[in-house]
Amino acid sequence: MATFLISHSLTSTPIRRRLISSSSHFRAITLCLRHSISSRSTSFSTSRIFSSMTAVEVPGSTSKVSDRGGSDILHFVKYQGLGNDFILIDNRDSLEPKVTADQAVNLCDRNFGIGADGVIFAMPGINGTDYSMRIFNSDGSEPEMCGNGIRCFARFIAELENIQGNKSFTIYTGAGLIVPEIQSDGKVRVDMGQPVLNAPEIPTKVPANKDGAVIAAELIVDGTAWIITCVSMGNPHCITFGSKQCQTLKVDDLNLSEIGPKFENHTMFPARINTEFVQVFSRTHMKMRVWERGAGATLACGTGTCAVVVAAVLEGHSERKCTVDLPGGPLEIDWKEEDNHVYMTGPAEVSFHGSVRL
Ligand SMILES: N[C@H](CCC[C@H](N)C(=O)O)C(=O)O
Repeated sequence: MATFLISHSLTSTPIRRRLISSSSHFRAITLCLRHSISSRSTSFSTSRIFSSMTAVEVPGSTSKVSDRGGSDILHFVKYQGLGNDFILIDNRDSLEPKVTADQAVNLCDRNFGIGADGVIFAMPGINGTDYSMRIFNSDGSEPEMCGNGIRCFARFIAELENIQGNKSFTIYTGAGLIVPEIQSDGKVRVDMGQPVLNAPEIPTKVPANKDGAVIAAELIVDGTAWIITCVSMGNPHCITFGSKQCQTLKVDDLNLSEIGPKFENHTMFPARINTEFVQVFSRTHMKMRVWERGAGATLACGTGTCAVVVAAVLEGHSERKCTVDLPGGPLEIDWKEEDNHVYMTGPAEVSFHGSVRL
């Protein structure tokens, strides 16, 4: 039985945030679709999910959760994929997020809010897809895509639509079409699309050193000459296996909170960057720690793990099919030669259901 979280009253104190990817693309679609949505009598109820819960009075709480889903009460489901955790919102009735970026920052706060690495919105399909997904990082920035998040998204949709067993969905994201498939063991296999290597499209200002890409190039960060490869999975990643002085990283020795922000905010990454630090055990087994753009050190990063295998193959460290150990657990990655798509397989689980007063 899920724990029922009673409303917090979140103040929307102004919080600096940086939009990473212009959401004007979504906004433009919103404008053209808003008319068709308003002219349809769509009614999506989340009460199906929450009907099994009972509202509980918390001593001293000023608000009682309305079981009628009052307008200022936000229902959500907390999911996690290898400990990379998200607040999922049923937004299937609109392409406008029910929560602003600043509210997302408050909701993600682990002391004063629900606590999460991001907020994910399940929205109507675009260009014929089943659904679309938007996400705010815990700092309020909006990335193009989230690998662990899309696995959680798929399980969330299955819950909302009462779907059992194997099922795949077409999802429109800032990284293009992504296809997650729920498998019989409950894990989710995701076609993450093709990696992008062209330096300006990462984006990075590091000079391309191989066929327009940045592969095993040098980048000075905090006085150290790191050897890096840059890969986009729709969102930007910088992968390193070590430095000029030390080619074999021991990732557990890293002071991530010190070095992570220096990569994230490096001038060579105009949209900031997700950074993956990798230790190679064999040609099919690696270990990784990540400092995420807009979220900091997380227990796992799905897009980052896909980027790691691409970089490892390009630098000659690994095969195309690998297991990557993250602090939150392992992900299986397969960068298929035949279609150049990267496939990721891993878990996604419900933590709890809840409601919060915005
Ligand atoms: N912080 C990332 C988005 C979330 C990616 C990560 N959580 C994943 O599972 O892919 C970014 O700003 O690009």
